[in-house]
Amino acid sequence: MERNNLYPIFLKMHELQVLIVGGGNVALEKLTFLLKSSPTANVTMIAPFFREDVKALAKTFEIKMYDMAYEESFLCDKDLAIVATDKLSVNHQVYKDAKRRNLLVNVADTPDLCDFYLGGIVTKGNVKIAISTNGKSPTTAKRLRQFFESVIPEDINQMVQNLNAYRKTIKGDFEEKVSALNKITENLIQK
Ligand SMILES: C[C@@]1(CC(=O)O)C2=NC(=C\c3[nH]c(c(CCC(=O)O)c3CC(=O)O)Cc3[nH]c(c(CC(=O)O)c3CCC(=O)O)/C=C3\N/C(=C\2)[C@@H](CCC(=O)O)[C@]3(C)CC(=O)O)/[C@H]1CCC(=O)O
Ligand SMILES: NC(=O)c1ccc[n+]([C@@H]2O[C@H](COP(=O)([O-])OP(=O)(O)OC[C@H]3O[C@@H](n4cnc5c(N)ncnc54)[C@H](O)[C@@H]3O)[C@@H](O)[C@H]2O)c1
Repeated sequence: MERNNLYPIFLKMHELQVLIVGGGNVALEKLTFLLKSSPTANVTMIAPFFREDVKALAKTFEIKMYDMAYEESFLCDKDLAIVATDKLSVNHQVYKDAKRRNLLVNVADTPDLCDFYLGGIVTKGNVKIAISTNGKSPTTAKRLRQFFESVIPEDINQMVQNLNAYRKTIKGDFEEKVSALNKITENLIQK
């Protein structure tokens, strides 16, 4: 059976700089999901034309916007690039420029030109689950995201906070702490 060998990492988007190239429907989808998960992300957008919905969202989240065609200099201080124009040649150019500068790049809906995929993401307080189908079925990622959003209780965060508080009260060395934390949570998993 094929398996997903991608390695998920949880990025501190407020400490990184992202460039989104394009300001249309696809850029809107990427920006929407990025901000849903990471509302304090540092995002710069560049496009000669921005759709109204993009402008509205960008204004709410204080996104920097440049009304102009892509220029390589915009990659200078960036860590990640998300590319979503309707011009294949521009998408390829940004991909090449970004790779040369060692940025991580995602060309929307183009798995061959992605160092990373944006996934389906569930957030409940401090808990976050990221879902990927290895680029094979974004629709499945979306449905799984909706499923987990509905079945994971909102108060899962209370458990995280309680365990965090309990952890601070446990005396003893590391092994004793691990053992105590495992003991009080063992009933969460049905055997
Ligand atoms: C998760 C999510 C986040 C996001 O948007 O960033 C996401 N796509 C979402 C929805 C969605 N996208 C598309 C549809 C229409 C149905 C369909 O076509 O399948 C739907 C469903 C819908 O809208 O209902 C179109 C589409 N997407 C890609 C291709 C190309 C291809 O697969 O080859 C095509 C065909 C384009 C064409 O026809 O040309 C590719 C990618 N889309 C990914 C992510 C990455 C893989 C993630 C994974 O590993 O599963 C990857 C590889 C690259 C990337 O990061 O962009 C978001 C759900 C968020 C949520 O709801 O929580
Ligand atoms: N809309 C969808 O859901 C969807 C689904 C699958 C595939 N696609 C494909 O994805 C591509 C983008 O679709 P869209 O709906 O977002 O298009 P769109 O027309 O809404 O947006 C295209 C964006 O690219 C920008 N752009 C063009 N040249 C640029 C340049 N030189 N530098 C920076 N930005 C530039 C435009 O200004 C605009 O903001 C299209 O090729 C489309 O066929 C779209």
